[in-house]
Amino acid sequence: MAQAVMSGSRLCSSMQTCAAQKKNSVQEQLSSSRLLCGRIRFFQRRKVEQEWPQQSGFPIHATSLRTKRVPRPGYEVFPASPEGLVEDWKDSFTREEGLQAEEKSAGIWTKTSVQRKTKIVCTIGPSTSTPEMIHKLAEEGMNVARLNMSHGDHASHKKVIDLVKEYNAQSADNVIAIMLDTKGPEVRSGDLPQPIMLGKGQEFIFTIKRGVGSEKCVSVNYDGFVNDVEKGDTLLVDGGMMSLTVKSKTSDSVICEVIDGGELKSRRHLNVRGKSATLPSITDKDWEDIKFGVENEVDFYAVSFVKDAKVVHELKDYLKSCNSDIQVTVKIESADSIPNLHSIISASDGAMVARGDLGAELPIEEVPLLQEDIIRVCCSMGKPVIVATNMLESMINHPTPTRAEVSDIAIAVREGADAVMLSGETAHGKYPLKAVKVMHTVALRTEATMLDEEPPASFGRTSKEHMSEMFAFHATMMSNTLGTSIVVFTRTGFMATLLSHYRPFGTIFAFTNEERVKQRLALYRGIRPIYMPFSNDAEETFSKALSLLQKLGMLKEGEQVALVQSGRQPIWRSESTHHIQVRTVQDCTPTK
Ligand SMILES: Nc1ncnc2c1ncn2[C@@H]1O[C@H](COP(=O)(O)OP(=O)(O)OP(=O)(O)O)[C@@H](O)[C@H]1O
Ligand SMILES: CC(=O)C(=O)O
Repeated sequence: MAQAVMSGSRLCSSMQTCAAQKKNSVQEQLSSSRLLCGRIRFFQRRKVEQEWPQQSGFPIHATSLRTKRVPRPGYEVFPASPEGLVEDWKDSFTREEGLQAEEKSAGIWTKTSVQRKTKIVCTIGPSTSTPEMIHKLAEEGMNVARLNMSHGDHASHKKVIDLVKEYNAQSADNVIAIMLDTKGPEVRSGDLPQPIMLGKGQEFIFTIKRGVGSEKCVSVNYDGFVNDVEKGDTLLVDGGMMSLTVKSKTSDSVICEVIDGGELKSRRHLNVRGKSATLPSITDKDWEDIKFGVENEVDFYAVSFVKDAKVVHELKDYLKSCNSDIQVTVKIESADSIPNLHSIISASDGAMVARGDLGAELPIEEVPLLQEDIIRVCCSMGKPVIVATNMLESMINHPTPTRAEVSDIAIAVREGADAVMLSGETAHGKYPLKAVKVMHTVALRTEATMLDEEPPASFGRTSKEHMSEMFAFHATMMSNTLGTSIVVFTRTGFMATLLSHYRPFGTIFAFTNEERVKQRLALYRGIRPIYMPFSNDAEETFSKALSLLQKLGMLKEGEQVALVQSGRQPIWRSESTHHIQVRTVQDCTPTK
């Protein structure tokens, strides 16, 4: 193998200049007003020229006008809604098939290793909680399985966890992480014998009395409801599907007038516009569910209605006391969370833009602006971020998405989200596999136009304490310049997540000898996690890794790769040496 090795000290000086420039630009960005910042960013995005060849099979070519180094990609994008996908899924489409490149072009998009970077989170529910569907979702592109603890019970969720673990155990080159989403202090209306129609102008009462469910009045599951609302407040049912104005209240009831009517069913979500319920973010039920998560070794919690960093610290202290490594993702969906955004995200291991409740507690027009903000804050802190809710809502009932939904996915990808999420689409929709396929295709297509994007904020801290960041930065620069993938060896996942943060153009193949780390890395943008035991001999391990990638069709002979060996826990290095190498893959047959 041909190789070039750079040592730590040679990289420092260029890094300092770059870091200073970056720091200034980050500070400017963060101090700009949100609206202005969002608009400027939007209009700065470069034009993309598209060519639509006059032939069947939908090959689409994209060329950025500003891209010089990277020639136009020539991969095939499959149509979003092929009939018979469900029947044909085994042979009509695989992730790798969707990435076949034209041999004649050069550059990163011609590599077999080019993979979708943005990850897909799927909520598992009645439509998908069978072994067959978990397998099919995984093969279509699901990276994280989400369990919504607002529904189902521990027995049904345990069944799903076991199915995902079963899939992981039998899959050689794919892994699905498990995310447990807490119910949180949701306010819901009570049971009704049958759905009732609410008409505009009609009076309707919500009461904290238990067991009420009539044409005129229904119970609410939260005793503080009457105290929390005021005359003039707007109540939203099901995230805004219906709305009512509070006219007056008594000691136990809230009397409303219907503004936008509709059908009220049992146990519907209630939000008060602009207000968060004065309830703890983690309820007694949530603590039970969190214990269930520890016992079953899920990978992530998505904590609902987080309002401040205190609750994140409380949960992390609890997890430490259980010796658990589960990551804490905060759901940004509460009006009260917005003033504390930085401290909440800083305390967490990642965030979710939970647009359903966010758009109910705050004016709906704030949601896209907050989405952009939250993604930017997460990226600047190196935390993974998920964009959730309504992404392909129409596909709950229809086999094709609306054009607006396709744009919504593309925007989240362009804004830099690590993952996009499906809720009802996969939990109880009619077309869960098609929905995943659409997400996969749209994300892949969008990523193909992003090869000249500016690197993300907070680049290049140069102090000795941040040696790993410096190496991640330079490895990214090298791999971007040469158009290579990155191969990183990591025990804790730290170096791989750092690399993901710098958003290299090529795939990050993260080799780890820890199954838990492999699962967790499934959420991060651009990372393809692979389990492999490490031997004491670095050369032997490198060889094995490259050989495996070749075997999986992810690397080709003659292709260059950037190899990274750094991070918090040395593997084959002494404290003072870090390595970034560029190797040309010549002969990757394993040495042993
Ligand atoms: N484990 C489950 N068991 C049964 N149904 C589920 C499960 N998970 C999700 N669902 C169904 O899928 C729908 C969409 O899932 P999602 O995770 O978006 O729920 P949600 O945000 O709580 O929405 P809702 O307010 O409708 O409950 C749910 O409303 C529910 O009907
Ligand atoms: C995902 C979720 O909880 C929301 O969008 O509100």
